[in-house]
Amino acid sequence: MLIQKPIHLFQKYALPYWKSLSFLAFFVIAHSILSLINPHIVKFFIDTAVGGGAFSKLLQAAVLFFTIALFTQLFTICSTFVGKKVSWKSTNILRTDLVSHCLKLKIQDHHKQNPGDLTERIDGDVTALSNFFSNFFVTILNNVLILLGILIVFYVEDWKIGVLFTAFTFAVFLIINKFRGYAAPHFMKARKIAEETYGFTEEKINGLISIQKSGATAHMMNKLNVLLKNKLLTERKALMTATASHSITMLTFSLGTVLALGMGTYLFMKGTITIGSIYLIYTYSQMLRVPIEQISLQFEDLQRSSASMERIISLLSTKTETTKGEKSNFCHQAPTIEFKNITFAYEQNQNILHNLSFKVKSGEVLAIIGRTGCGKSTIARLLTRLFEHQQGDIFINGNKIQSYSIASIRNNVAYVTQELELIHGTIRENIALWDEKITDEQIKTAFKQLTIWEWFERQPKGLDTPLDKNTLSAGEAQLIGLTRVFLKKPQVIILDEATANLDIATEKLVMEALKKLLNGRTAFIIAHRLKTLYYADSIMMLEEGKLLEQGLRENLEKNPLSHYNQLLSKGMEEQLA
Ligand SMILES: Nc1ncnc2c1ncn2[C@@H]1O[C@H](COP(=O)(O)OP(=O)(O)OP(=O)(O)O)[C@@H](O)[C@H]1O
Repeated sequence: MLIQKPIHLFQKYALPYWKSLSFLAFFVIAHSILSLINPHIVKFFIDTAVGGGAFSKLLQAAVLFFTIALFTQLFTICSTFVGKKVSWKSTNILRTDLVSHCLKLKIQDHHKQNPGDLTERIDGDVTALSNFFSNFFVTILNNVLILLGILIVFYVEDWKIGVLFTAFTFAVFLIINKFRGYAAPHFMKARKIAEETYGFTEEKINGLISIQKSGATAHMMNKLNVLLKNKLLTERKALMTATASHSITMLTFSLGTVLALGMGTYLFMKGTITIGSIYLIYTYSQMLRVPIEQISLQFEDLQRSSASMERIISLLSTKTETTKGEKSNFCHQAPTIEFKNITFAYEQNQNILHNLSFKVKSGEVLAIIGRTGCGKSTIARLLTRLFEHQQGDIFINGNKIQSYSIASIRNNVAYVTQELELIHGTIRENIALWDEKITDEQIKTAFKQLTIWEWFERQPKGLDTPLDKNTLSAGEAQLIGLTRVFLKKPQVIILDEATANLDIATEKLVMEALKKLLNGRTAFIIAHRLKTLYYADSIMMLEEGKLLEQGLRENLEKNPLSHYNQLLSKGMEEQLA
C-alpha cells in the first residue's frame, strides 16, 4: 500500500466516520454558539437591574442563563464522547493495519529496525495522529466561527471597538506563532534524548545478566548518569523557553483586557454604551483568547503530527514480501525440492550461497553438514521464504517457490530451530497455536512420545498453565518446539540443530519418535552431531556456501574417498566444531 499524501490518511481512516464527525461538528459548534449567548444575558441582567427593571425579567434572565449553561455542559460531554470515539476507532484501524503490515514485512526489513522503534510508530506516532483525525477540521471551523462571532459583536457594539480588536487579533496571532517556534526545536531535542535514554535502559535491562557477569555495572551507571544529566538540561531549557513564550502570550492578552476596559469606559463616559456593554466587551475580550490559542495549537499539532505521519507513511510504504504467489494448495504429498543455481547474499556483494544446486526427492531425508557459517541455516531460511534468493530458482514439485502463497509455505514447511519462539499464553495455546483441530488428547500423546510427559505432569494447571520461557530448560524448550511440528504434520520438515540441547539418551528417544514423523515427508536435518545423521537418507556437505559433496548416506559412508567418510573416521564433531 503506498500512501503519498498525509491527507490520504485522513480520507482513509477518519472520513469513513463522517456521521460521527458531523455529530461532533454539531455538538462543538452548538456549544460555542451557546457560550457566545450567555454574556448577552448577563448584559441584559446588569442593564435591567441598573435601570430598576422588573424582578420577573431578572428571574427569567437567570433561568435562561442557567438553561444555556446546562446545555453548554451537555454539549461538552457529547463532543468529548464522540471525539474520543472517532479518534480511537480511526487510529485503532490504522494501528491494526500497521501491525498486519509489519507481520508481512520481509525479515531483512525487520532486522533494520529495533522492536522499540516499531512500537513507537504503531503506538506513539498513531496516538499523535488521533487529534488530527478527530478534532483538527472541527476545531478549526468552530474556532474560526467563534472568532468571527466575537468580532461581529464588537462591531455591533461600536465599530471603533471592532477595528481595535480586529487589529489586536492579528497582532496576537503573529506574536504567538513567533514565540511558539522558539520552544519546538528544544522539545524535539529533549524527545530525542529521552528516546536515547529509554533505548539505553531497555538494552541494558535485557543484557542485565551479561553486565553483572562482566562487572560492567559501574561503567553502565556512569553512562546512564551522563544521559540523565543531558536529559535534565535539555528538558529544562525546553520548558523554560515554553514558559517564557507562554508568559509573553499571557501579557499580550492582559493588554487586550486593558484595551477592552479602557475603551469600554471611554465609550460609557461618552454615553455611547451601557454599563452592561462594558461587561459584554470585557467578557468577549477574555473569550477571544480561546479561539486564538486553539487555532494556533491545532496548526502546531498538525506540524508535530506531520513528522508522525511521515514515519507512518514510510512504514506503510515499505514493500512487503515481494511475490505473494497464488497457489494456496501446497502439495498433498511430500514434494520434491530443488535448488537450482542459487546465489544469495544478506548484504550486497557478500554472497553466502554461491551458485548452489541440489535436489531432494519426495519423502527423502537430507542431512546438511558443514562448518559453522557455511550457509546451512540460510538454505532453510530461503526455503521458508524468510529471505528471498537473488539468483537461481527454488522448485517445489517442479513449481517455482514464488508461485505458492506465503501462507501455504509457512503452513506446510515446518522450520524448527534451536531457539523457541514462545507466545504469551498457556501451554495449549503455545503448542496448538490456536489450531482448533488439535485436541488435548493429541497434545498429551505427543508429549508422551517426545518424552516430556514428566515435565508436563509437574505443571499445576495442565494444558491451561501459562508457559514461561524462563522456567524451561533449553532441552524442554526444544521438545515443545518439536511437539508443535509433531502435531501439525507438515509435508516438509526442517530440523536445524533442533535436538542439540538434549542429552544423548533423550535425543535418541526423540529421534526415534521423529523418525516416524519424518517417514513419508521431505525433510532436512541440519546437525553437527554424527548420531543425528543416521536418520538421513542422504548427506549434503557444504563449504563456504558451495556444494562440496552430495550422495546417499550409505554410499558416502562406504566410499573411503568421500569427505563424509573422512569426517566419520576423524570424528565429525571435532572436524565440524
Ligand atoms: N541476517 C543476517 N544478516 C547478515 N548476515 C547473516 C545473517 N544471517 C546469517 N548471516 C551470515 O551468513 C553466513 C551463513 O550463516 P548460516 O546461519 O546460514 O550458517 P550455518 O552454516 O547455519 O552456521 P551454524 O552451523 O553456526 O548454524 C554466516 O557468515 C553469517 O554470519
